[in-house]
Amino acid sequence: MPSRILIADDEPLFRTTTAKLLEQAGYECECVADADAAMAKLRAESFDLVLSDLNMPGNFQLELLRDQHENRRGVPIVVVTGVPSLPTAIDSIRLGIADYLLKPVKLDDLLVSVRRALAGASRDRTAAPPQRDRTELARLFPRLIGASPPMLELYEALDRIAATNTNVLITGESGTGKEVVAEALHEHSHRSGGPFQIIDCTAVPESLFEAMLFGHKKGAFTGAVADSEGLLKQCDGGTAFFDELGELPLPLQAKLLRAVQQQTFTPVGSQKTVSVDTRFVCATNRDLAAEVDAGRFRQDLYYRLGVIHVELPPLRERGDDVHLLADRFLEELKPKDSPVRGFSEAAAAVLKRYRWPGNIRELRNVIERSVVLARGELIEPQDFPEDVRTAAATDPPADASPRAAGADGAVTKRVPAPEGSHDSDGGGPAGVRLTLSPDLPRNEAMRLAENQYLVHLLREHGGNVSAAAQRAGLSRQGLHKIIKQHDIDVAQFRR
Ligand SMILES: Nc1ncnc2c1ncn2[C@@H]1O[C@H](COP(=O)(O)OP(=O)(O)OP(=O)(O)O)[C@@H](O)[C@H]1O
Repeated sequence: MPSRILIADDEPLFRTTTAKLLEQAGYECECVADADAAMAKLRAESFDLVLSDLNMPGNFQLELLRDQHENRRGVPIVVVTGVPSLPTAIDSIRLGIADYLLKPVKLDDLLVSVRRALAGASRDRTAAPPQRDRTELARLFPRLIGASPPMLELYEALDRIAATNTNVLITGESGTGKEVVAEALHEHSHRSGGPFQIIDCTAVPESLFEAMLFGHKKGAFTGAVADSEGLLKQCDGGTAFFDELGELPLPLQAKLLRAVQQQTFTPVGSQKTVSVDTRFVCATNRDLAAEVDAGRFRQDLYYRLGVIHVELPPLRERGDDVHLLADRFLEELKPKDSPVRGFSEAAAAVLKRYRWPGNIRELRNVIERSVVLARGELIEPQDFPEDVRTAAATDPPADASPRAAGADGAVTKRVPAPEGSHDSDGGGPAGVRLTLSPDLPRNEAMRLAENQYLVHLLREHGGNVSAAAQRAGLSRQGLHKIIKQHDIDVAQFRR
């Protein structure tokens, strides 16, 4: 029996040509033009796979994907989109998306993706593997330390992404481990036998970037004394990791776009096109969506490189991971003859309480220094830098962070505006004033305060999340996450 594929897309030409190609490959296809028709078909008939557009009538809030996830587990969805407004990798796992493809889709890519999704689904049906436990998940990525809920979700996402060829954008605050995660992804993928090439977009002067990336012919410019194949060719069969992608100047973005789209490029001074087979993994601390809005980053390149978006959690949202990491760094950094064997209880409490603005890199530096200063077998608080001790004593504890409340994916309910709260100046976020009863549990009071803050922030910016995020000093994705935790409907603030 041929596998049955439901194609849901509002572009008639895409529907007919894709159905024809898949039928030639031996599949049976049905086509519909919107999400409602797709849901009706899925209720009435049986399908093995759904190939779905993202932006089509009835699916602007991913309704088809949510319905599919809630009611018909087991039928994989491959998303094909021309204008991505993609969920993050972790959201997509929650929604059961097997793969993303960007239009125009190459036939080979489509067939590989469809076959893989069908094979994965039939494996799931026949073997019904038990849910992986924490240890099993953590064991998949031995170089990544962490067992907190956001990290376990990350491992699960990386495991699935590694099986695809899709480009990946990794974001997160400085020092959260973007480079380490990119390398772990490479090592876990079928490309692990090939090279992992780091290309730091800030390290190469603009004038040399093209030649460094694409190579050059001898004599192409002053100083080109021999042919060079360039960094991209050196990633053939492997992964190209572009670090600090947000810093890449616009003219270079245009050149990179062609290489990403076509996997071909022309070395400087050459007439010949060179092909390369590489996966592009990029990292940035910047909010690239906001950079696109500001005209500093090309939208087409953003879509191509950010097909899957992985956002790394800051250390302060990773619970006890701080202790796992501290123990590992201590082992790694202490001299062989050092008597130090651990942290005192007071020191462990400081590590947990401090909010780590520089994330894992800062933690590593602090441990490195404290090993040198420690006088006994245990590291004590006085071995930490003074600013760490002071901040840990005065900041709210990291675990009470409002952002941490939903970090394990727990569903949070809408928090109503607190009774008796008032906003005396009626102004923006800076003027939010609340009266919260001290009878409230502290966590609840903090959530209510945050809820009010978000309402004022979004009202002031007319529901524009990018502008609101900028004002709040957060990334757009970060603010979206918090808004989602509070179940706030942004549309109500749009003017
Ligand atoms: N999960 C992890 N397990 C162990 N070590 C980690 C982990 N994540 C990060 N590190 C360590 O933390 C430091 C910072 O990591 P990395 O350079 O990957 O961060 P980054 O997010 O790329 O930083 P930046 O944005 O500044 O480039 C490195 O020393 C790295 O080895």
